[in-house]
Amino acid sequence: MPNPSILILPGDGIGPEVMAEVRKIITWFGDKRGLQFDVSEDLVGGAAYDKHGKPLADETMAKAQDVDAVLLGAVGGPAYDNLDFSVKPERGLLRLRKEMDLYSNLRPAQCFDALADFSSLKKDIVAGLDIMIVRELTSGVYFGEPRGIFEEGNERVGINTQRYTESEIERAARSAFELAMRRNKKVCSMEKANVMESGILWREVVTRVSADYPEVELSHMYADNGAMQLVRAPKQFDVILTDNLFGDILSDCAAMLTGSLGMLPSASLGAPMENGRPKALYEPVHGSAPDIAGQGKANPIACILSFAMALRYSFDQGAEADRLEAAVEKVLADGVRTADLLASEGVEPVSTSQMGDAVVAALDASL
Ligand SMILES: NC(=O)c1ccc[n+]([C@@H]2O[C@H](COP(=O)([O-])OP(=O)(O)OC[C@H]3O[C@@H](n4cnc5c(N)ncnc54)[C@H](O)[C@@H]3O)[C@@H](O)[C@H]2O)c1
Ligand SMILES: CC(C)[C@H](C(=O)O)[C@@H](O)C(=O)O
Ligand SMILES: [Mg+2]
Repeated sequence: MPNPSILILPGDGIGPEVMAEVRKIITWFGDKRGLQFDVSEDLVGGAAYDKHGKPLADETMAKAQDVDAVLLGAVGGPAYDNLDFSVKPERGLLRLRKEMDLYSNLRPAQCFDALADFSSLKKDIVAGLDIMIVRELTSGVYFGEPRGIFEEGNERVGINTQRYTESEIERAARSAFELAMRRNKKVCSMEKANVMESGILWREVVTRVSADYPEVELSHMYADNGAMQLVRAPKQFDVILTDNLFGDILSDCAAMLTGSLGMLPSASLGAPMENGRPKALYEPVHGSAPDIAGQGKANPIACILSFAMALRYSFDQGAEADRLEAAVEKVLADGVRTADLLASEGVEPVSTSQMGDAVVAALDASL
């Protein structure tokens, strides 16, 4: 059997910085746990634009289709903000998601005990928090047609279209219900059925799918109320199922419940490949963080925990994923903090690379 293959796309800004720490973790699992991966690396986003004039070369797209898992850092940055929309770094990432058909984006928000004091919310509201946002990732207003900026009379009009087919809603919903069956058996579906036809259809289809999961308690919420409830009482939720745009916003919101955007991992999953593994891309929820890029300040934990998700969902290594998550938990419990996790002045933060080293040391201690 060949080793499982991983394509690493570090991207821009802090992407390469946090990915360097994941490389250490991959090496550790090879050396100490005998988990060997065939790892290759390529360009995405602004880095790809600089070399190829587009944010994702066709050869890179083909490689991504061919590997067992893609690990991505982050894309984008001010140097690329004024580029034509068709070649913006973010389009490279959207192309990967669309062409790999990664319709189910899992964004878990877990509050580690050591950070419960640090969350933007009171400790009792977030302590023990463990929710899973399932964001539909290949459709909705991100991809609907028509889209563009057009002339209309004597002015221009910018158009994006929210569009969902029943089958697109159904497959995202099934993935949320399947996850809920392995968790606390609750799904809350969020849309705006009060003002959008796509929301009405969303609610209908999710309700229909729920009949196949009688053990799972389904509730519906308007997404604006959902945002409020997420901040008011997040522990009422187990799995939140939502569309592409609402999921983008709600997951950044959930990040702050856990302490920092630098903590939130994600897995984007598609249909099973011939070898039974799902098409998969793993990436932190955060972006390229231009304000701290190049300074060794970025928190690599979101990217490291994304690799833990890869161990669990792509490589069938649930126990090793648990080991990695426990190592992160230990490091935080020991008080190791990157700058984004520091509540008080006068405490010295560790660098990105020191945080990665601390996780490797905790992995060593787990043996
Ligand atoms: N998946 C992705 O690649 C992705 C996601 C979001 C944004 N972006 C892109 O990134 C660029 C910057 O966007 P933005 O500033 O709105 O969002 P961002 O997520 O890059 O940063 C928002 C804030 O969070 C902080 N932050 C983010 N990640 C951190 C980490 N790991 N450690 C410590 N602090 C962290 C940043 O310093 C910044 O203050 C844009 O071009 C945007 O399109 C890319
Ligand atoms: C960079 C951008 C395309 C992306 C999105 O909007 O989906 C990001 O914000 C995310 O959360 O992954
Ligand atoms: Mg986002």
